[in-house]
Amino acid sequence: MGALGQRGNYTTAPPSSPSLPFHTVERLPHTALNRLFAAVYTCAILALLYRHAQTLLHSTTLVSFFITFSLLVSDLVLAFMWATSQAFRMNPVRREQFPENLKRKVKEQDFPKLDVFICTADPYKEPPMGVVNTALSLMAYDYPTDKISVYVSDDGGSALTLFAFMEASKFASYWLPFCRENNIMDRSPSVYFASTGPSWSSEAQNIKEMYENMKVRVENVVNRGEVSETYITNDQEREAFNKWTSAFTPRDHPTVIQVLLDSSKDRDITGHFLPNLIYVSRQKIKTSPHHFKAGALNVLLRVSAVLTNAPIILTQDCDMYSNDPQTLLKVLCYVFDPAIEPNLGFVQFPQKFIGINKDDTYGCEYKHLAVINPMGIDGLRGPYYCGTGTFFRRRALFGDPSTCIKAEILELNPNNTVNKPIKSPDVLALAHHVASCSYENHTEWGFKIGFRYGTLVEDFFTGFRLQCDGWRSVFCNPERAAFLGNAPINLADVLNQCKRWGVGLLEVGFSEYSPITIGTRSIGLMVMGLCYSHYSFWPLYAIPVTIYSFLPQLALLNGVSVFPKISEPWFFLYLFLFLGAYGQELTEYVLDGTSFRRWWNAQRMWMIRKSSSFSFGTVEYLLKSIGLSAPGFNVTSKVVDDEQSKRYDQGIFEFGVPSPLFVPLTMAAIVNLFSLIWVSISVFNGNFEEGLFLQILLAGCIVLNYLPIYEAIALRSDNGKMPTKITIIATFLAGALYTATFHCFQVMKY
Ligand SMILES: O=c1ccn([C@@H]2O[C@H](COP(=O)(O)OP(=O)(O)O[C@H]3O[C@H](CO)[C@@H](O)[C@H](O)[C@H]3O)[C@@H](O)[C@H]2O)c(=O)[nH]1
Ligand SMILES: [Mn+2]
Repeated sequence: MGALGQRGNYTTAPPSSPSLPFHTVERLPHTALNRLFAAVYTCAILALLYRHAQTLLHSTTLVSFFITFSLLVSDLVLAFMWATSQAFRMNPVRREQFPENLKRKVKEQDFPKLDVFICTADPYKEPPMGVVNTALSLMAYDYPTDKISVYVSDDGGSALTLFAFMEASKFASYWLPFCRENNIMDRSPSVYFASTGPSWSSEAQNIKEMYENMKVRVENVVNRGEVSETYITNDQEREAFNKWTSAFTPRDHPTVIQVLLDSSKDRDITGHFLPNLIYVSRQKIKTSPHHFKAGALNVLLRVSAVLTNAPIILTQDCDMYSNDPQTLLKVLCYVFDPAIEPNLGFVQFPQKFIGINKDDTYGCEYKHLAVINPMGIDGLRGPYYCGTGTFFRRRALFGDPSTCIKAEILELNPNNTVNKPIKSPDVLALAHHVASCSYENHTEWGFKIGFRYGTLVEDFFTGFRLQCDGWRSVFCNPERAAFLGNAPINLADVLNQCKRWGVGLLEVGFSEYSPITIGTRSIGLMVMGLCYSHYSFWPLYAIPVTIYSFLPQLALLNGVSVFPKISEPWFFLYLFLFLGAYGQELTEYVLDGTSFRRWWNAQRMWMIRKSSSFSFGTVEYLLKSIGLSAPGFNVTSKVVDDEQSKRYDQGIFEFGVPSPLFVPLTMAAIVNLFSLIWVSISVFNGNFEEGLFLQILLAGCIVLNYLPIYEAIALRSDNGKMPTKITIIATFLAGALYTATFHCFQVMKY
């Protein structure tokens, strides 16, 4: 093993060229501090657990036993989550790439081909113009165009999306040379035309007009819901749209594959070849499972194998456009490094978002999930797969580095060379065949080959399985974001997305490939398995967060103390544990150059997600396990509503829809507020009990976090306020909870 095989505090080049490295890696400076802090904090956690055990043994009543037991369970979950999260902090690294050195050493004709996979699933939640912009930005990479093929998977089976791409294929012949000749950085036309000032050349002005016209046509078609005759310009197009018969529905339809651009024939206006552009909508039959995005990706994996079979694959969500045309060259810095190449499975870029407001109201930046923790795990065997912004070696999806699993037919194998034109009838016939519903029956697809099935987080699971197979990955986080995408801008969307992740992660955590068993064994590295365990059991945070949101406050309302008194030494232990965990996260945010407010919002959303999305996610997972429900992949909307977007920009929380996900939050808000009011009254009357201090502090913190909820219940009249229905249900449930616990607490007043 070469440079990346050893782990040390070094900055090094690939062994091939010590003076002109393709890439470097260095350990982050605060690693030693992390380790020291982890040691101290571990002692504190052990002390806490010891105290719980003591209290449990000496509890005199059933109710006090129950309280201690609940707190013990909560703290055990928190301790587990804390311990596993430390794995990310043991050896974080930062990498840098030098494409200029690569270009000096490797000839352009030796660059590998690239197949880009873009997934879309619903033309109304994912507007076709957005998908088109993503595709154009990737087609316009700084790379030999005849080496790029862009595949669009349309799980929405929509003629509207196909129409948008027919338009895009025409626009591309103007846009690509324009970007190349003017060295444009923003290669998503919508971003470029929105950002630059009025000083455009007449050429730019012309192209802008073309773009606007295309946009009008596509949006007209989408608004009407059909492609009218006037928009169809030739027989070929008509023939394509004829596939949308009256029996054609998104859940039940034949395969549609349209080669919109052929890199061996189609040229742009300057005479350069254009990249391949292929529209694929796989066959769907109502009775046959389609495995959501993983299923879509596997179809693309096969269709692309038949058509182009590039050794490098980029998987991309439809909203994640390219923000840097040099990205692929940065990937090649690893692909062409002999020291890392044999086991390199994928290169992951972080998910970054545009349109997040100043203080990131919904904590959608996911700093730990998207950047800090991937850097942490990169110092072990590489980051987890995030679903988008990922360059795979095709070979990695076919078994471990030493043995390549053979696919059923020769044409699908990663080492097969395609030597027929992509439009030849037998190639297209085979492509249709491998895109059919029944193709995967009795094969290894989704289990040993390709993207893995069995969970709603196919990305996390697939990356994990590849790493178990012995592949390593690399985290690439350049200064200028490689890709940018949309983040949801209303609370219901944020919580629903997170609920889906919750279900999916538990599906991994409790599967036969659970990272806690298989992972730690087959990855060989204990620490790596801990990282994966952390996220697989992430939704279990719902347990402690729910208990801490209700139990101490209900006890407070009954005058019962559950935490140590100020005068006890244990008091300081609690303070240390609390401030330590918060302080460490805050420090990580600050070191990363993030404002205090952003951190505050992130921690608030942490609490909200855990008590709402993860509780619902856990329940849905349980219902699914006993066969009572079948949670699906509910696609996150990428449509921006003007009124909502205005409130979002002002940082106002958006409730609006009566989502059940708001109920636990509203209940917690009510219980905490009442306990705080109740205790304030008694303190005002001169009855301060020091044993209740920590409970008051906790309730105070939660009330402070939930201020937007009170506001949404009582002070707002806009469409984003808390629906009255939710307030009534939550008040009723909170009242019932209080009454039930009141009777229990009466038994144990001491
Ligand atoms: O049946 C489906 C459902 C979804 N998608 C596509 O999957 C992508 C991600 O869907 P989105 O609704 O945006 O989900 P997010 O929760 O935002 O996605 C994150 O989480 C997913 C599940 O872990 C990953 O697949 C994504 O890459 C990751 O960005 C989109 O391009 C969809 O079009 C499909 O192709 N088919
Ligand atoms: Mn998304």
